Parts: sequence; structure tokens; C-alpha cells
Amino acid sequence: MNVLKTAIESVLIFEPKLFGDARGFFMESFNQKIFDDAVGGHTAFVQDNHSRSAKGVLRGLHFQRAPHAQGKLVRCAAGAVFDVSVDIRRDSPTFGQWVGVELNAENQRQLWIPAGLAHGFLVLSESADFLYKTTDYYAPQAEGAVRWDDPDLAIAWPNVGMAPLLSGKDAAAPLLRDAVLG
Ligand SMILES: Cc1cn([C@H]2C[C@H](O)[C@@H](COP(=O)(O)OP(=O)(O)O[C@H]3O[C@H](C)C(=O)[C@H](O)[C@H]3O)O2)c(=O)[nH]c1=O
Repeated sequence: MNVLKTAIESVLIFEPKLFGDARGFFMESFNQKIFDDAVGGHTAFVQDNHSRSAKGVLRGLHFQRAPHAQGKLVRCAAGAVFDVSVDIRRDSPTFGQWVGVELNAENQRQLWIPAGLAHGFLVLSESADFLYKTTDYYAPQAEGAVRWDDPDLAIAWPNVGMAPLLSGKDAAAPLLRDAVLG
């Protein structure tokens, strides 16, 4: 497992080792010891999620407020997505900065998004199966969202030849300054 740092402290890219042969491939998609060593301490996951989306679907930018903030270890098992993490921690030196990385079934890359950051992704392939582990349970009463196209964030979403397909919730999401500072 190769671990890469990003522009946001503690947001990490994991590149698992794929063992290919005539049958296909094998990889360890999660190893608790490797993960804990990489993030610097034991991290317990309590929930696994799986969503499937068509091309052009954009889910996000979402977060759960404390004390229900979720750390997320995300990957794209089939297809390809542009995955984004945004630092919305008001006291962070990288507040308002974002990291974007393509996760796909070829590279099987994973992104670690610590609790307190917002997360979203745009589907690049005809369909994408998105799997992730979370460090806390779903708490809809604590859910927050930030607009995917917030001009202060200026996220460089790839052009997939269509307007993003959003849920009603995401289409109505507030700007970061209203979601977090307001
Ligand atoms: C997240 C979640 C949702 N649900 C139910 C609630 C709704 O009836 C349905 C769809 O929920 P939602 O539209 O919020 O799903 P996404 O838009 O994929 O939300 C996720 O998208 C971004 C990318 C994230 O990082 C979060 O994990 C999460 O906010 O699943 C559950 O039962 N449990 C859950 O943990």
C-alpha cells in the first residue's frame, strides 16, 4: 500500500497493491494496521456505505456536524469518479482549500477524508459504484452541505459534457460562508 500526502494536512491518498494474474486481480482493500500506521493512530470504522450513480451525478458536498462528524475512507470499485475533500474547519490553516483526485476501478486509489471535512464526487464513467467506510454512524439531524459550485471554493470539476445531476438537497445547498460561518 503506497500512501501519498495531499495539500490538506491529514487528507491522504492510499494506493493499494494489485496482484494481477490470468484470472484478474487481488488486493487488500483495507488493512487496519497499515491504515492506523499511515494516519498515526487507531481509527475505528463503524459503517460501510455503497452508492451507485450514473454519469454526471454529483453527490456533495456533505459533512456531519460534531459530535457526529465522520471520517471517510472512500474508493470507486467500478467506473471512475472525481473525488473532492474540502477543508471546512474554521481554525484550519487550509480552511476553504480543496483536494481533488480521480478514483477509479483501474487504479483502485482510495482517499482518506478525516472527520470535519466536507466530501463530494462527480461521476466520470457511464456508471460508478462508490464504496466507503465511515468512523461514525449516519446522523441525518447533523447533516450539513455546501454548494458544489461555491465560487469561493472554485473546485475544478472535470467537464463530463453535461450539467451535474444533483439531489434536491444538493441543488439547494448553501455557500460555505453561510453553511459554516453563518
Ligand atoms: C448517507 C446515508 C444515507 N442514507 C439514506 C438517506 C436517504 O434516504 C438515502 C440517500 O441519502 P443521500 O441522498 O444523503 O445520499 P448521498 O447524496 O449519497 O449522501 C452521501 O454523499 C456524500 C458523497 C457523502 O460523503 C456522505 O456519505 C453522504 O452525505 O440513503 C442512509 O440510510 N445512511 C447513510 O449513511
